[in-house]
Amino acid sequence: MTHVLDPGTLAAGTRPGPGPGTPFDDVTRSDAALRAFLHGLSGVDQVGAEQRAATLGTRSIKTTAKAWAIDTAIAMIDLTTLEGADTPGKVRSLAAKARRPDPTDPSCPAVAAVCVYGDLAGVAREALEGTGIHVAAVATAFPSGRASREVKLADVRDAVANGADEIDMVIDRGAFLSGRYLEVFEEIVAVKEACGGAHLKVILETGELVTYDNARRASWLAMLAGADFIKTSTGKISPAATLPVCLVMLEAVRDFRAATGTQVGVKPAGGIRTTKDAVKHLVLVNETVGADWLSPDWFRLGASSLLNDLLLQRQKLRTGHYSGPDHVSVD
Ligand SMILES: O=C[C@H](O)COP(=O)(O)O
Repeated sequence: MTHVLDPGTLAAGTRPGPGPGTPFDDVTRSDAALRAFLHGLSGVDQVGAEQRAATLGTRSIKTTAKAWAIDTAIAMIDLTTLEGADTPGKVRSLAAKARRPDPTDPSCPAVAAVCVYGDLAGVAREALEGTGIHVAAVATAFPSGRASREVKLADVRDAVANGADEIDMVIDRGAFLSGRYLEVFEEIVAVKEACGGAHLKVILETGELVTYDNARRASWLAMLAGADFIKTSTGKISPAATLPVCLVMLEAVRDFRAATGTQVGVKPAGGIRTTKDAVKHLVLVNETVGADWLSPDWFRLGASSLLNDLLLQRQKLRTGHYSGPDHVSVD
């Protein structure tokens, strides 16, 4: 088993949260204070962010670094299926692929997690028992987030009871865009509590937040409320994960750690399909927040079809030629 993620490091309570007595205790006491804080964050230089992301995206890396990057990217994948037509059989076969992405090569790392709807978390849990691979479940009326608080919390509890050890929740974008920040904050706090020992990823759905300033504000809001990870997108809305938005979120986790001492992970998700996309994200992480985030504990790639391209490129590096599409299983 070459899985690089130590499940122990994700145990509940191992990361201190902002909590009472921190510099940000006061800003979440009232809607007005929270609004003043979020709107007081420095604005994102849109042109600068896009240029920097584009420049980093064209960096070439050496062959040895490429081999490392491919294995690192594989180990960071949340291997995802989020279709209405998902079945226990499909989840079992995804779990088999998660455990041994390349059955011909035992040195190939396993992925970080399998990500499914909550009703299939039990199937994934059973198929992954003893592997160290996490079970992530989307919840809170994914992908729209349109349901009562009660229904959303029941969704979370159900997924955790089914065996999810990571919950990917969506924020209420309607409330956020209407400026009802405290409502969004309180919902995340309630979901975090419903998670119990499960880790919480908060999906901002940046494609619906429209501006980079909003992406920065939503990142801070989620972190203040106790997010273990902030995640770009559901994968159901375009644009999903883009390099500039990932840059903005990486800057937010960097600044949050500097201010509070708490490290939060980042998960771009949606539309990441090629090895090139994955490597660009790793370069971005390295250049923005550094090696502290270059691990599956702190950076994930949410993707349904990226793994096959990584496996094809990995095979090419090892053997000097592509093995053809039948080397990898059809998703
Ligand atoms: O969270 C992960 C996304 O739903 C996957 O999106 P994708 O199918 O574009 O890779």
